[in-house]
Order: sequence, then C-alpha cells, then structure tokens
Amino acid sequence: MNNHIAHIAVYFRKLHKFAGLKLYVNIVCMMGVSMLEGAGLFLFIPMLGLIGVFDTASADNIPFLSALMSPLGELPIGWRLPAVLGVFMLSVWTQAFLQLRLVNRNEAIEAGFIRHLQVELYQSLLQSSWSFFLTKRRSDFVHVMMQELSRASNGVYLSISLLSTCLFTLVQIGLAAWLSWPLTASILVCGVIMALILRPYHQRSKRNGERLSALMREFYAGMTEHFNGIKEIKSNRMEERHMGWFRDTSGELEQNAIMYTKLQSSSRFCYKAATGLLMALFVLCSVKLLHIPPEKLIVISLIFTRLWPKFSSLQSKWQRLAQTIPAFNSLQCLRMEYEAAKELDINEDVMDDNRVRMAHGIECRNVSYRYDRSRADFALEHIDLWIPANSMTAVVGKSGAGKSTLIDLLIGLMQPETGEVFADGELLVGERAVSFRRNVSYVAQEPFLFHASIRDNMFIAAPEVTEAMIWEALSFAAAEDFVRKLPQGLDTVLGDRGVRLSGGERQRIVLARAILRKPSILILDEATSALDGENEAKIQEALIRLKGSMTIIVIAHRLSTIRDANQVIVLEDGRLARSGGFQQLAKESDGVFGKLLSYQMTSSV
Ligand SMILES: Nc1ncnc2c1ncn2[C@@H]1O[C@H](COP(=O)(O)OP(=O)(O)OP(=O)(O)O)[C@@H](O)[C@H]1O
Repeated sequence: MNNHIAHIAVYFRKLHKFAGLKLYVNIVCMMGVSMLEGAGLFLFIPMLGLIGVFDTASADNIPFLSALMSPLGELPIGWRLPAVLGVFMLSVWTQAFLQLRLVNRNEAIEAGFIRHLQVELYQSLLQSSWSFFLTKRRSDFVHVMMQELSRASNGVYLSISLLSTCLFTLVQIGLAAWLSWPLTASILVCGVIMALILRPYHQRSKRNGERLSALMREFYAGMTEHFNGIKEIKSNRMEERHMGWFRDTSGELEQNAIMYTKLQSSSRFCYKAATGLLMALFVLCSVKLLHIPPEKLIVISLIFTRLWPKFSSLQSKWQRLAQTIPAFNSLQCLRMEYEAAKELDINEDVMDDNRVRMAHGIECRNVSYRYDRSRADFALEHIDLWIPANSMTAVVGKSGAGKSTLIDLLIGLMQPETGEVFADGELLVGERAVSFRRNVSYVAQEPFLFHASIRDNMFIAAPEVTEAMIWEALSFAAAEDFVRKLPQGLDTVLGDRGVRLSGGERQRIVLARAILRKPSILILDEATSALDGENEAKIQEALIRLKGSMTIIVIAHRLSTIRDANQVIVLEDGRLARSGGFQQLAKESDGVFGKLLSYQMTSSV
C-alpha cells in the first residue's frame, strides 16, 4: 500500500512540476463547482420555507440558514421567492460556466502532460546508446508510447478531480462538524469502515492494472513479431500456431477487462448496501438518541447527502487511479532505463552543428568487445588496425566473424570493452563519438526507407539539397533510370519500409541518399548484395570515382566487389587474420583471404 501511495505521489509531483499554478487554479475551480452545487441544494430550504412547506422562523438557530434568511426578511414578501430563485439561477449559471471552462482547461493540462511525457520518453530513447538499444525489444517501446500513455492520460483527469474532491470533502466535513460534531464524527467513522471494507477491491484493482500492463506488452510484442515475420508465417504454414497464440492472449485481455468491471460493480454494490444501512442508522440515532430538531436534521441530512457520495467518489477514483498507475510506472521505468544509458543531449547537439571532416584516419588499438559480459566469447578480440582517410577499406570474413561489430566500434556507436578507437588521433568516446557520426553515412545490410516519396526520403537525410543534386546522386547510385520510369518519378511514395521496390532498387536509393549527405566516411555494410552484376559494376565505378574524396569502408561477402580497395581487412572468429592490399592477399593462396577467394571462384564456376 505504501509503495502504491509512493507511486501516486511520484505521479502527482510530476503533474505539479508540469502544470504548476494552472493545476491548482483548476482544483480550486472544481471545488467552486462542487460548492455551488451544494449552495443550490441549500437554497431549497428557504424556497421550501417561502412556499410554506417549512417554518422559516425555526431556521434562526441554524448556522448559514439564519444568515441566508435574515437579508430575505428585509425584502417585501412578494419579492422573497423571486429573489431566492434569482440567486439559485445565478449559482446554477456560474456553476455551468465554470464547468465549461474547466473541461477545456483540464483537457489542456491532460493533453499537455501526456505530450510532455511522450517527448521526454522519445528524447531519452534517441539519446540512449546503441549498445543499450540492442538489449531492448522495440515493441516494448511502441506499447508504452501508445497504450500505456493513453491509460496514463486517463490518470491525469482522475488525479485532478481526486485532489479537488479531497479538498471539497474536507471543507464539507468542517461545515458538518460545525452543525453537529457527534453526527459528523459518526459519518467519518462509517467512512473509515467503508474504506476498510473496500480496501481488498482496491488492491485487486491495482493487481489487475499491473497484469493489464504486462498483457498488453506481450500482445504488442507478439503482434510486432507477427507482422515482421508474416511472410515466414504464410510461407511455412504456421498460421494455426499464431492464431492460437492470438486467441489465448486476447482471451486473457478479455478476462482482464471483465475482472475490472466486476471489481468496480462489486465495490459499488458493497458501497450501496452499506449506505442504505448507514442512512437508516443515521436517522435513527439523530431522532432517537441525539434528539436533533427536524429543521436541523434537514440541513445535516443535506450535508450528509452531499458528503457521503464524495466518499464513494473518492474511493472509486482512487480505485480507477490504482488501475492506471501501473501504466504510468512502466512509462517511468522505461524512461529511467533509457536515461541511464544516455550518450548525448539532443538539444545541446543541435547547437554544435559544425561538421569537422576527418583528415588523417581511424585507428583501433588492441580493441576487444563482448555483447554479453557474462559470457566468455568475444565478438572481437585484440584488434589493431589503421584506416587512412579518403581511402577505400574492405572488411571481409565469414558470417559471424565480427565485421558489423567492427564497424559499430569504428564509428563510436559502441565502446570497446578494452582497447581504444581514435579518429584523427582523438579518442572516440562521449560527445566526440556522437559528433563524429555527423560525418558518417551508413548504408545497412537491410536498406531502410521511410514510407514517403523518394524526394522526401532524400530530404530527410539532407534537407538543403536541390532537385538537380538528387538526380545526380541517383545517377551516381545507378538508380536514375528506374526512378524516371516510376509513375510519379521522385514523388512516387514508397510503401511501408520501401516494399514497392525490389531489394536491389531499395539498396540503390539508400546509397543515393547516403551519398547526398556528402559524408566524410561512407560505410556500405553488404550494401550491394542484392544487386545484379550490371548494377553492381555501376556502383563499383561510382565508388572508384568517390575514392580520394571520402573514406569508404565496405563490408562485402562477394569479394569481386572489393577489387579496387586500397586495403583489405580479413576477420576470422573475431580476430584480425590479415590485412593488406587486395592483390597482395590474393596471392597468399594458403591464407584466409586466399582461401575465401578461391572458394568463391570455384563456387561461381
Ligand atoms: N546484438 C547482439 N547480441 C549478441 N551477440 C551478437 C549481437 N550481434 C552480433 N552478435 C554476435 O557477435 C558476433 C559477430 O557478429 P557480427 O554481426 O559482427 O558478424 P558479421 O561478420 O557482421 O556477420 P554477418 O556477415 O553474418 O553479418 C557473432 O558471433 C554474433 O552472434
């Protein structure tokens, strides 16, 4: 329970920090609305008295009511009822007006707070290091961003109104105690008993909320995996297994929703049953034991009927808040994890926009790296190498040899476990590593395109380019011909992740985009693997033209594509097996590179 209150306190603190004074203005306005509602009811007493149902003379010894009745006594008799009705109308209108403003103001706080949480979370994600990213499931992030945030947003309204109800209830308790403290004390005792009766419901609500968070996380993760692997599912006839998983998970979600309603309705039932009993006891005690006069009883009853529902509303809001707090917690936990892995500050980085081009080269000194430090196997071990600026370096080796890991270390995306990486003689760590990547254009094994037009895909990488520059880059990447044939040319919208293009076409567009950034270092990670011989030859020619103007690092399985490299680095089981010129290594027929080459030549015959 204490833990739960601590979580709610964190939530309130965050809300307070975001909304500041606005939050309290809204709370006071909400109290005002409740007070006016109460005043409206209170005005019924003089109305009843003026109509003749109630003896106004006997109201003199009742606080408030006597204060209300005495100015009425100054008015001529015929004016009294219209005056009371006028005040009544005024209070209803003021209440309606305040409510209108409140809805808009609360929405502004709610939407603003959620956006604030969203921005905070997304920023912490972008600022975290790549090594940390490798340990997280993408779907967890999407789930928190969409589902949990929307639940947390529900909590914003609940917390504002919970606070205002608390304050309002305290004021009403004060008023009721003034009228009759023994009765008020007994109502409070009843309230405490009620809270104790409903406590188990509250705790189950919280557990239900936590289960919902876990279930939704699994659901999102599963759905993301399914959509990513839908081709495998369909090609391998795995539909039934996936349908089974879907049915089970959605079934659990259904049970969770039913349980939520059951908890709400059972606690409401308990509350109503207890209210009936307490009301009866209340009237009985007032008349038989405390001998309270009827006119005072009417006023106290009015206050009771105002106060008692507040207890109910407090407990129901508390219960609903309990259901939403786990969503807020998972959001906070994820953000704190990303914060702990922070490697850059986006806002500061925007200021530091000066791109210093690499002049000398990149050096690795005795670099070792493990993805999992609890395991003995290294992805890379004791790597010493030198990549001169404006040259072309090829990295080769069997699958799993450590080529991609080496690239990630060379561009400061990951930090070596031992050893150092230097760029132009400076250690590639912290801010230097982050700003160094401004000079890098990286073309991945799996080319990634945004679901936008070709033109927009180019602008995302290099916002300042002209149309002529785009065509030049496309021609450079041997993509001009097929782009010209597309129905809308540069404005053709590429499907989700570029699926409307073939693998080779996608690679060429991504390559054009990379060149357009005019990088100091161009990295091609198996970037030409999907190309046919003719287009690959075109790309090779383009790379030869680029040689000397930028540092090119190519990972290639097809060794024919790296014939023009100035240096070839051969990796084997995470170690540097050999490095040197292509021709020189090719001559060493018993070396790793020679073997790789002769294997490829025999298999292609
Ligand atoms: N995210 C990761 N988590 C754990 N281990 C990883 C991860 N990525 C790579 N590895 C391991 O590190 C080693 C080197 O992987 P790397 O991807 O660098 O090889 P590669 O030479 O680029 O392979 P390929 O040519 O198949 O892409 C492999 O044993 C691989 O299993």
